[in-house]
Amino acid sequence: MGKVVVGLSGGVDSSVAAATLHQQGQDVIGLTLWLMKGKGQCCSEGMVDAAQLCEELDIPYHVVDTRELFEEKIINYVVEGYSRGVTPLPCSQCNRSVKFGPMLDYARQELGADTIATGHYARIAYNSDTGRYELRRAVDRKKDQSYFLYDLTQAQLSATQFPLGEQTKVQTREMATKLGLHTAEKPESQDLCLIEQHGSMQAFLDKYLAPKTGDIVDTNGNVLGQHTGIHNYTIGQRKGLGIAAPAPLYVISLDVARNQVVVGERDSVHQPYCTVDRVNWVSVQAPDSPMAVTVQIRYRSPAVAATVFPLADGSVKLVFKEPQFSVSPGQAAVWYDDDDRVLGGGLIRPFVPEDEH
Ligand SMILES: Nc1ncnc2c1ncn2[C@@H]1O[C@H](COP(=O)(O)OP(=O)(O)OP(=O)(O)O)[C@@H](O)[C@H]1O
Repeated sequence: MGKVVVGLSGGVDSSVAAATLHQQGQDVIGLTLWLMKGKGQCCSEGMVDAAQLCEELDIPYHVVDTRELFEEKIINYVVEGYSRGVTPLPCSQCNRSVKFGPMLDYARQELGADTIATGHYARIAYNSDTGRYELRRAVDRKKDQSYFLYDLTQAQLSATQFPLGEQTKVQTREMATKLGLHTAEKPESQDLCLIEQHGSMQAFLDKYLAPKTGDIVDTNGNVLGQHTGIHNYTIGQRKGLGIAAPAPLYVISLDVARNQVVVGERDSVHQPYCTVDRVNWVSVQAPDSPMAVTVQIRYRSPAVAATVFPLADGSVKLVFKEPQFSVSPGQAAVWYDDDDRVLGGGLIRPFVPEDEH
């Protein structure tokens, strides 16, 4: 068997992924991408845990300094997105451009390995009829991370293993305990790594964006209050607006040009459709006719019925069977068939009048 490089965050999932492949007799090398300065998962604490794991398994361990790449591809992207009034989802981009791509390059060029593995909960299968690598949800639906992986290329999928895709998180912890791995009891990371690292998204953004107060208005332009900077708000947000009104008010849109947060009642936060760009078709080729799918527009929201209409420029229009609450520009929309196979995904485009296709 050839060499496999396992991406280690220092958490229990990647520990068990490495241990499983090692037990199977694969020639495993541990590798951590050093993404951010400071303590925490994937930073100094994560590296110490990952190094200790490699000692426990008696396998080689490498650290690759990718802080500059992370800053360029993720930090700048997130900050720029929030300053434009969108709520960027950095994880899919991070997986494609910061984790899987560079890890595979390093594995091949520096370590003589052809494949990589991670502790993601998802499954990859080769379809010999279509010649494509298909991405599927994990057996453990509660832990399924396929939503964050839709942007992986065929080349990346063809060289990746997800050893945890067929098992539950409970089984992973049991395995870690049975194998005596010191990471067995490590708590679950709950949030985006940027939030975990800085305490909150606001604390992270405060480092990069100056406060720029402005008006909170209703859809008729009446001023209802003041905001602290549009980057501190997200579509569908209800709490923290500081406005007393007879009915609860939600953020409907963020108007960068006027520096206004626009609010309205819950009904006005429902969208019948959205346009999605930077589309990556995963398990199938881009179709040329509409396709019935189920789609997830946030990591934790359930998949809902929709139709994907391919557009000439490669983007798609997604028409929901029922209007959806809180469709946030910048977040990923990921569509599936039979709620299992990832067909494709992309980023929800800000709502502008030209979207009226
Ligand atoms: N800094 C990193 N360097 C290398 N691989 C990483 C890094 N961070 C995450 N990964 C890989 O990506 C997988 C998913 O990462 P995620 O941040 O979602 O962690 P997780 O699901 O909490 O897993 P874990 O328990 O391993 O931390 C990890 O299991 C690991 O294989």
